[in-house]
Amino acid sequence: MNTTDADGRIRSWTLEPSTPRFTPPPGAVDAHCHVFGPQAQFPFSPKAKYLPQDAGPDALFALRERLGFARNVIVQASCHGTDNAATLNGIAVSGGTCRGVAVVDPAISDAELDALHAGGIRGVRFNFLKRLVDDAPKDKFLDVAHRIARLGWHVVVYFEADILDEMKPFLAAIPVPVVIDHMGRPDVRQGPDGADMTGFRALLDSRADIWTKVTCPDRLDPAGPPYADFVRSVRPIVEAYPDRVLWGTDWPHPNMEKVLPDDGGLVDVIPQIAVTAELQHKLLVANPMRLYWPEEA
Ligand SMILES: O=C(O)/C=C(\CC(=O)C(=O)O)C(=O)O
Repeated sequence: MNTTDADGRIRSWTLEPSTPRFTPPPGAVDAHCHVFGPQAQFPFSPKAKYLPQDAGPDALFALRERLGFARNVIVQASCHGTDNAATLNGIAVSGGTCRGVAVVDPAISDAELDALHAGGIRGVRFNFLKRLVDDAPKDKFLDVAHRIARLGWHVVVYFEADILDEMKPFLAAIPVPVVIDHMGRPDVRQGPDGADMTGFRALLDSRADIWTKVTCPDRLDPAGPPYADFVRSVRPIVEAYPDRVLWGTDWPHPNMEKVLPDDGGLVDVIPQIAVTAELQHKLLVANPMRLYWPEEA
């Protein structure tokens, strides 16, 4: 399978996702996905750590249709740096069915933040993965977190389990709701009572407004489908914190080109981690609506 084109641009998503067996409830939100380009219109950042093929809004909406979702939250991916134009374009062409999370230069002005809000942005992302970003200045991020409070936004934080302890004072100081991407990337092979999951639960217990995305079995479970370790580790999180969990495809799965995830298969994990219709509705509809479309929730 060749996932690199003649220009060295990588495709990390399958062109043939299966149709899931699970039918999401009406109004379901894919609360973590990205758009890449199109590059001719929205060039990648000179600091990008990966160079993907185009994965624009049309492809995103076609996938959404196939998977049975109604809305998306587009999260600015590191390959676009702090220029949110591609994300804003995805939102703009969605007819109100997308909102977004931006990555901003800490020197951004209040007027620029207002423009992002008008464009459908409802949060900022702080990325701490060294393979994705050159630096993550906590003091400047905290300043941004204070400045977005007036807009009613939240902060999305992406880090891996090995730095959870050192992240705690920073996370505690954030004055707005906090969403942790992919549960802080635990080793799910340890199971629900292992050090990574119990450490993460302690973080969730530390304040009532820390949410998390119960996402990415493909990244977190090296055994692959049916992602049994992911399911047994994550189901207790959904059951213990049913009002603070979000779900997303993570399409177009940046950096996952070695084993392309099947998006339909990812959707079929949902009823295994959220086993009742009530939990599924909270995870896929009520929770993301509260965070991203509060005026409708
Ligand atoms: O899609 C994700 O959540 C994870 C990513 C990519 C990413 O976050 C980014 O490019 O900003 C990863 O682990 O490579």
